[in-house]
Amino acid sequence: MKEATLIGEGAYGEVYLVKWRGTEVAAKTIRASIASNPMVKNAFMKELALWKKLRHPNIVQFLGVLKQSDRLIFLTEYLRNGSLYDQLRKKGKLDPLTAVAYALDIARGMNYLHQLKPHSIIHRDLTPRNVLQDEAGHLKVTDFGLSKIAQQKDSYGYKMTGGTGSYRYMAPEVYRRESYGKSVDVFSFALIVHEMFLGGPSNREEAAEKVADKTAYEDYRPHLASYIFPEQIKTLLRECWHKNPDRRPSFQEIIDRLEKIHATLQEKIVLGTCCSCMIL
Ligand SMILES: Nc1ncnc2c1ncn2[C@@H]1O[C@H](COP(=O)(O)OP(=O)(O)OP(=O)(O)O)[C@@H](O)[C@H]1O
Repeated sequence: MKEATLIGEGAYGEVYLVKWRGTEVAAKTIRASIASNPMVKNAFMKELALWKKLRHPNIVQFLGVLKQSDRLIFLTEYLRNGSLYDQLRKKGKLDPLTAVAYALDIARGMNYLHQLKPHSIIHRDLTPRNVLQDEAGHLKVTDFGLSKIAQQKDSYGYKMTGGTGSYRYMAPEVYRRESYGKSVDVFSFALIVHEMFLGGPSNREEAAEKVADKTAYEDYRPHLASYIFPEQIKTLLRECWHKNPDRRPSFQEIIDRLEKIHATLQEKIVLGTCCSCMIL
């Protein structure tokens, strides 16, 4: 840890780039104020034990825990290109083909989490900051600190315990503190895809909590301009952020539909007819 370079800071602590056994890895530190609470530390350790078992090309690889007196530090693979949040801030909106390819990466990672046996994992905090990019350009989902094992018998048998997640991406049922299931991640996913086509949140001037309030109580959703969003993407996003969680598609269904959209887009590019996203 001597040669640690600070690369970011989140709600739980700082993130450093370090060399571990000769390899560059990310070291996530959990603040002493959090890690010194035995109950919280225990909860973290349980989450990390869960993460340790996960292996998927679109999930950030967990590498291990370093225990140091009052601190809790864990290592994950290092993703040089940073987060989707950073990328959208730097580059602005993505072209439709890239946005759909990125959406597929996220959906595949999330589908893996949702289909895990014997218990699926609900991310609960899926945001552009928790999606990182590797050197090959693929996206990977990270940060399972807030995840819990879903009680699978009843997908709505899970009561939220606090204000988890980032407000802007929060499903209405989470904000209203109702029982919720896996489809809260599908809701967050739709807002991330919307941002990829737009280059950022449509309502960035408004406080995130206000947006969540309007979403939960006034059925507010971002505008889907036809000159930006292909028709099939508009339909998909409307289903994914549907107010009724039962009407939201699963990530498996999302993948199937995105693959078709991706193939159509590629075809149009080869034929030279892809001058705007209206072609779909
Ligand atoms: N494995 C990693 N490789 C490269 N950069 C990383 C890695 N993990 C995190 N980062 C960088 O560090 C920043 C902080 O990460 P962290 O997960 O602690 O917080 P966050 O996701 O931004 O916010 P929050 O804690 O509220 O979820 C990220 O935004 C990202 O830029």
